[in-house]
Amino acid sequence: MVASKTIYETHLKSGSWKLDYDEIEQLSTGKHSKKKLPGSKPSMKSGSDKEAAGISGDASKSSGSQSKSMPTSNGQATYAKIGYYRGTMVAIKDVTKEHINVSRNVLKEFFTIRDLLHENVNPFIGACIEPPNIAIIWQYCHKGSIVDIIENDDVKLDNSFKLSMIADIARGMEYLHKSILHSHGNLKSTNCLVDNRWTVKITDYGLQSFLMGMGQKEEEDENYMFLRKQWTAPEILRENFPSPKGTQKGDVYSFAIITYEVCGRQPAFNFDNMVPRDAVNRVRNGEAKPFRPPLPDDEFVDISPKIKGLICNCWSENTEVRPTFTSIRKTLRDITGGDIIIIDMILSMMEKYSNNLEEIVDERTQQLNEEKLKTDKLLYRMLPA
Ligand SMILES: Nc1nc2c(ncn2[C@@H]2O[C@H](COP(=O)(O)OP(=O)(O)OP(=O)(O)O)[C@@H](O)[C@H]2O)c(=O)[nH]1
Repeated sequence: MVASKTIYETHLKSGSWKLDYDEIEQLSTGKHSKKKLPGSKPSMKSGSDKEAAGISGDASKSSGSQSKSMPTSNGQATYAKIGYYRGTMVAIKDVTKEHINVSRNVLKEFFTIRDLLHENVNPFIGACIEPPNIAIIWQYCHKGSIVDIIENDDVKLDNSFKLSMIADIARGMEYLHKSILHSHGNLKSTNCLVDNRWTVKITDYGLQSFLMGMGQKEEEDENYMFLRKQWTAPEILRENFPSPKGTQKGDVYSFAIITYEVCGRQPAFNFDNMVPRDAVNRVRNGEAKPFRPPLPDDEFVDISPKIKGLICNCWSENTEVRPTFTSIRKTLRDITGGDIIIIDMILSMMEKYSNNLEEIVDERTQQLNEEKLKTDKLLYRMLPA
């Protein structure tokens, strides 16, 4: 018992999470672009949305303006500063703090999240704590966040694809809820990243003590501050000093908003006719019919009426009605008839596509042979006997 406590203490103080900023080979010298949240308008940030996102097709354009966005390759979306750390591509999240007090709580946080390992949870690589380079380093996900995916018209998203993204988020969240972290506290679509294999990975979890007292980011005007609260549950909005760790029920509410964004392929709230502050206040005020994003039949029934039911339960005003992620996963499995793994789905789509191509090639070859026969016959008739 004493021995294991000593091992724990030694491990805690070993600082294996501490990274040397100079060891990170940055791929861009520019400061990362102003971020884009769903529903934010071009006027809220510099540059056009696509330019900032570095979304496919615009990659070549964006690579010319490093101060606005990261250079991209293969049309991959990037907002964060990126670099290489010991051969791993990493996303560098700058922390606007002048110095870091590495308290026991902060050490425990690093120690805990370094140990989290799950297919749908983005690995934490480490942190840089020497001023002025204070930053959190996460593994880099090449395809950006699910917002980049749903806003990119070039990406065709069928229903199974949407459901598999949602199922990935539920899997990652179930793992986090069952882990020592217990909750995420800042679940939103920009914190659901997509890797090269189209697997969704949850990021930005578990560093509340480290980030405590972080200064306001430069891009945060009032609109931005309220935009960030689109995923926050009403009961948390009502608290004067909500815990940054959030709650499990609050995470489920955030999941409902993300599911809405993915299924409807649109931001949760329409900020063309309402400012973010009003939307957030209406959710917080708890109106007789609680204010939520509209659920028109056409976008959602197409997927499954059960998804609509799931969303309604997950964002229910009554927290008791909100299911756990284990139960959400069960509902999703009932809808899809089992777990869908995106990469398997892509492989089966490719197989179908190549089978279809073979059929087309056979058909065209037959047509070509028939035409050739006709030409031969014609030539034969035209030639002198
Ligand atoms: N392509 C790509 N984008 C990333 C990655 N990590 C973060 N981002 C994006 O970078 C942007 C900035 O991320 P953060 O600085 O964590 O900010 P945020 O998640 O929007 O907000 P907070 O976490 O609340 O500060 C977000 O739009 C993320 O989606 C990554 O690994 N790859």
